[in-house]
Amino acid sequence: MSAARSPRAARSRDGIPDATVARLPVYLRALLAYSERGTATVSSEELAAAAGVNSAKLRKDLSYLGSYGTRGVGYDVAYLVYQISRELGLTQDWACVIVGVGSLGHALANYGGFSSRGFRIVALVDADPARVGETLAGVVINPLEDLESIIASRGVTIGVIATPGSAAQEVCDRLVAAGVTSILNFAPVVLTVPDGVDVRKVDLSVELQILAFHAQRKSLRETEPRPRRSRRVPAPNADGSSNGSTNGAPADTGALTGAMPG
Ligand SMILES: NC(=O)c1ccc[n+]([C@@H]2O[C@H](COP(=O)([O-])OP(=O)(O)OC[C@H]3O[C@@H](n4cnc5c(N)ncnc54)[C@H](O)[C@@H]3O)[C@@H](O)[C@H]2O)c1
Repeated sequence: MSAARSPRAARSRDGIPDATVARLPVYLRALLAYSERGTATVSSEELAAAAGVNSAKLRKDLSYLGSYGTRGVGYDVAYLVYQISRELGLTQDWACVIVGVGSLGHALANYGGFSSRGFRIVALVDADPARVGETLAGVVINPLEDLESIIASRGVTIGVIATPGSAAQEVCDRLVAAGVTSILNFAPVVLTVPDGVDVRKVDLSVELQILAFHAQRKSLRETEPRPRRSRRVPAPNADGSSNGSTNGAPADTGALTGAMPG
């Protein structure tokens, strides 16, 4: 791997920075759109624009996969799809269980887009006897007591938690004890897991709050008075004297333009 990488950047287990790993699915989605349109090659600038990053970052990210494109031609779309899919582990099938099949669990179970990306919902589990036996997208909801045997018999590798927050840690502990080492958590709690278990948390309300922050900033920017040219030193009058005016604009209008959150 490249020696030029920052030692402080968080790394995945195979040495690719986590930030790069997080962008790979975005590149993949853009590439699949090119592929569907029948585009055979794409330049780094085009792909970067489609993915919403700058092209230098894209080239750097793809260099971690050993993909450098061809000068003057760009990247081979099909091959890059394969490379990214392989890096993300999408060239194999991942068996997933959804625990908690209420409103959210139903939506996830009925969503057809996971299987085309290599994620097969092989089991659904719920604690409510009234839900047990219902079939969603060809998969029957099983009782919670069957969780461990289902994980073993169906080769489950990813657990999706869509229970209320109060039940999530206990469900997580059972998933981990049964051998699941990758967990996607929708419940609004922070889960405690042993080393070697990966947890990704999805929280739409956090995303909405970030949008609210930016929306508020935009509206404040629109309503605040336009900054006047405060920093320009007034030209001296013809007689060499100064008129002393700086238009009275504040020197620093940065109070509302500080750094964005991570
Ligand atoms: N992350 C997000 O963006 C997001 C969005 C919506 C909801 N949520 C969260 O997802 C979770 C589910 O939301 P919902 O609207 O589907 O709730 P819901 O009440 O409709 O469904 C919860 C389901 O979990 C089952 N359940 C309860 N305890 C269980 C246990 N110990 N084991 C197995 N199943 C159990 C219930 O029987 C029910 O079917 C909640 O924690 C909610 O806060 C997260």
